[in-house]
Amino acid sequence: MGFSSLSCISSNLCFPTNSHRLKGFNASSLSSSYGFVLEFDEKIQSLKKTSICACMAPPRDFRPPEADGVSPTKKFNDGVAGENVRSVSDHMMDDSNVLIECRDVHKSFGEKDILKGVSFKIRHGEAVGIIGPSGTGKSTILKIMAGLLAPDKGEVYVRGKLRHGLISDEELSGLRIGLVFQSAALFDSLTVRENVGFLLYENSKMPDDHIADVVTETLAAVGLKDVENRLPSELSGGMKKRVALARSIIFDSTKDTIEPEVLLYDEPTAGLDPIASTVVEDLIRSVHISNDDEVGKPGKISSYVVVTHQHSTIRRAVDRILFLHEGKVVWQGMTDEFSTSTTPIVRQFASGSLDGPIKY
Ligand SMILES: Nc1ncnc2c1ncn2[C@@H]1O[C@H](COP(=O)(O)OP(=O)(O)OP(=O)(O)O)[C@@H](O)[C@H]1O
Repeated sequence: MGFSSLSCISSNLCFPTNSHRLKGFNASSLSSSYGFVLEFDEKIQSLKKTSICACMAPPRDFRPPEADGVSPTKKFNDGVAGENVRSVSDHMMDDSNVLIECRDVHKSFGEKDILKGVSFKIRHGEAVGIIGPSGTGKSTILKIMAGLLAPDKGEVYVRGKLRHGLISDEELSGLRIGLVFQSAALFDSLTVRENVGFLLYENSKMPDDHIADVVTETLAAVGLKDVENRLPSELSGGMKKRVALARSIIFDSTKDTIEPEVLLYDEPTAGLDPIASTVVEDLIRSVHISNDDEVGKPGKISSYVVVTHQHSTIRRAVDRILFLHEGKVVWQGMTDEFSTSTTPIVRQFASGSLDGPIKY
């Protein structure tokens, strides 16, 4: 299984690993829990590309949904998607702000039809949660959005441009997309500094001491200090998730253009105690453009999507929710509407009841 041409880690997805500055790096340094990262690598290693990063300034007239004084709740109805979904009317939202759109996406694995026509838009400035029962395809749709999996049918548009298949050179689309894996996916044999700065060590011309400074600054942004020389095995689960978050938000500060970035988090608080979950939820918020990070600097992430089962994460870290069930978006609405919705499937999921449309 090759790691020579491309590797996938928790951030910025794919990048060449031919020019290792990090001598300690090798694929086997990934712990066994990162199997699916390796699986992806195998699937996409034939791709040749130098970087998925591309630059395009955010729309000049961009304002987050809340910024115009109109409650986001008023903009999105309590629509039920899929067969019963009322999609958000285009005239209610400016489509020039759409960063990622999934349109009628289908995906099967063997005989199993997992996604059966999923459609939604992620706009600049949004904080969106994807929820739904286990095995309903939440991680699958994240991977499709990230360009690590191709839909069997339907389309993914990135800043209005149709993505063909997987990530590839011709679709540099004006958007960086980072995927933060549930496992944190740190390289066991590399220090925290090397893990966080991995992309820059491997993919930029920045001198090592400059990278070290940027790493320290980025770690501070997620509330970590004096951990640069530690190995992942010397960190708690919550710290590992913070390191993974730092790795996903680091960027080449020598570039002129700030690249809009969408982060896709796959169950970022799974396995954490309630307080550690709150810390991670607040960090996810803090790196978003509408907030300030841990050291008071403006967040850089344009939009993010969180797949989660945790109610605290739904309440604390996202503004809008897409509810996926049996391969379709069956409900979407704002977070406050989720807790008050009378839609049976939402009530069942919110209460954890065994009675309702979801059968186990
Ligand atoms: N590469 C793959 N090959 C075969 N089946 C797959 C693959 N990836 C996902 N699946 C299957 O697709 C279904 C959906 O998986 P997915 O991980 O997207 O669900 P999920 O909603 O994120 O689940 P959970 O909440 O339990 O994490 C599952 O039945 C899973 O086993």
